[in-house]
Amino acid sequence: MNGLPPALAAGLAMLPDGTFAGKTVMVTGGGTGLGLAMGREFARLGGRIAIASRSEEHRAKGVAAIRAEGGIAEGIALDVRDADQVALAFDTVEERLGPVEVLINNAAGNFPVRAEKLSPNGWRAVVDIVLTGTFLCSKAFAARRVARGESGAILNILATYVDGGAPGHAHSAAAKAGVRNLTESLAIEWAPDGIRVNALAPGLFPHDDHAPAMRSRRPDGYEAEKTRIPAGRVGKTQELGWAATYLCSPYAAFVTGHMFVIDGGDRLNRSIRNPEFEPIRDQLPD
Ligand SMILES: CCCCCCC/C=C/C(=O)SCCNC(=O)CCNC(=O)[C@H](O)C(C)(C)COP(=O)(O)OP(=O)(O)OC[C@H]1O[C@@H](n2cnc3c(N)ncnc32)[C@H](O)[C@@H]1OP(=O)(O)O
Ligand SMILES: NC(=O)C1=CN([C@@H]2O[C@H](COP(=O)(O)OP(=O)(O)OC[C@H]3O[C@@H](n4cnc5c(N)ncnc54)[C@H](OP(=O)(O)O)[C@@H]3O)[C@@H](O)[C@H]2O)C=CC1
Repeated sequence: MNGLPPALAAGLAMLPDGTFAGKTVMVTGGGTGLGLAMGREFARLGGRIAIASRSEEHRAKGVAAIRAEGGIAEGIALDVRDADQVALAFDTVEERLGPVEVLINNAAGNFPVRAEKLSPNGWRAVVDIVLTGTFLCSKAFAARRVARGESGAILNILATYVDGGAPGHAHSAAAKAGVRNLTESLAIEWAPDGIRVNALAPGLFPHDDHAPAMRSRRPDGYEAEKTRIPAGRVGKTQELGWAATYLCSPYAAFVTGHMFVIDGGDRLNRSIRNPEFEPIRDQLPD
């Protein structure tokens, strides 16, 4: 598992070409990092990608990356915390690319902070982006799919710390755990409408777009992770694209309410063999 199989490393598709041909896929926060990696894979399989986020710069970067690979992409201004903006974004995507058939709730906010120092507004910012934003986008999506009498797929991007928590990231962990639960409620509620709702929980996937606050504080970057993670490495962003496209494809037609973990076995490595406990106050600056 230290390297990719040669066929995959060469860029060969897991799903048949054209799996998403004619389908519109909205990726919130799709201009950077993991959202962009997923959008690129959907585009490679024929999907029309709507990159919905706040920053014009991020959207333009993502659209350019997908178009450079021959894909179809449009940037749509959106703050997922605002229900009016969400409604407008879905209408605009529909005008430009057609009705959204796949929704990837990927947008997130996070920063490391000791919980006793986290301001109410800092808590609200993260919980509103992650939990409320996911709900608002999912609701707008499902209302439109149900009104059309058509099926669809939602994929919520979590983090493996939905189980066990995350010291220094209490806001994000609580919000992501809420999204996991929401995934299950909505999966049951919308299954009769043909709308599948699944979740993808990544482990550690470093990338160049990460905000400085989210980067490793260790001088050797992610080198130490290679011995901590059972698979001996961190994730490659393309791997999330493969998982996301499968979960939203017709090949997963009977899969709903599921959390798919992609972490090289990291979450299973919590045992009496763990390193000595180090309080978060000793890991983060004052
Ligand atoms: C290699 C991987 C590393 C490990 C990964 C672990 C799993 C990763 C999970 C992720 O979610 S990664 C995604 C991270 N990406 C982002 O966070 C991008 C988007 N983030 C933002 O836009 C901001 O960071 C934001 C704060 C979340 C939201 O921005 P907004 O403009 O709405 O809010 P602000 O007005 O700037 O701030 C609101 C509030 O929050 C306080 N705050 C902001 N940053 C910090 C900080 N670093 N430390 C403490 N507090 C912070 C800010 O001061 C405001 O509070 P008040 O001052 O008004 O009380
Ligand atoms: N990288 C990793 O190791 C891990 C990541 N994850 C999850 O993966 C997903 C992607 O993270 P990653 O790519 O690493 O981080 P990034 O910071 O690169 O991506 C976050 C994206 O969210 C968008 N965003 C933030 N706030 C809003 C908002 N209010 N409305 C609309 N868009 C918003 C940002 O765009 P803009 O600024 O343009 O609004 C940005 O493109 C997140 O859900 C994250 O929690 C989970 C576990 C590990």
